[in-house]
Amino acid sequence: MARVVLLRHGESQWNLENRFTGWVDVPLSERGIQEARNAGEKLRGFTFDRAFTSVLMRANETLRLALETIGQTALPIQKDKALNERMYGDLQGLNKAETAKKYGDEQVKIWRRSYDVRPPGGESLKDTAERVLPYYEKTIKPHLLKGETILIAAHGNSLRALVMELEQLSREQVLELNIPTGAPLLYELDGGGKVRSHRYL
Ligand SMILES: O=C(O)[C@@H](CO)OP(=O)(O)O
Repeated sequence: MARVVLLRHGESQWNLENRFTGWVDVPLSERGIQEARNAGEKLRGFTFDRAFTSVLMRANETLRLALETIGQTALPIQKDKALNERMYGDLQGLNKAETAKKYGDEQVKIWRRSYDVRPPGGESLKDTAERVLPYYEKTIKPHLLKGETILIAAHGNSLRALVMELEQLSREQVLELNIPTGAPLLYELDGGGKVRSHRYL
């Protein structure tokens, strides 16, 4: 049975500061480094065939620290911007609480969690899915169809796009979907790549 583990990066410096991050390449916070190591502890017992990550350092470092924790540093790793966080446009760098005060909680929730509303100058979840899902289908899934065990270290919204597809969630369900930092999420797939079960490790 194929297995794929989705791992959102540990807390970044801008998660800590509560700022919209998107494509800005910020490092992990001290706590984020620890979360990445703890994620590694939860991956003990898995032997990964390969890993995929974005081109942003918070995901790359999380992957490196988790793999280092389980002594699996020699496996093939592919980095691709297709797995990057949703581009947050004009919101990048702004404080989330201040933005909510200015535009209202409801508007900010729509920008952050809706399926197809774009934040100003940025990508909607749908736009993000339009690059994440073809990458998953073409580059990642063929390995799963061979029964491999794969680790994907990416971001809150690039992973929401993938989870929406894997779990066949509706637009309404995805509005309430939040993926925590540093919490490995395991999917077990059948021979055709369909999800049979999933759980946080
Ligand atoms: O700022 C971001 O890039 C993301 C992830 O931290 O935030 P949000 O929770 O609003 O999707």
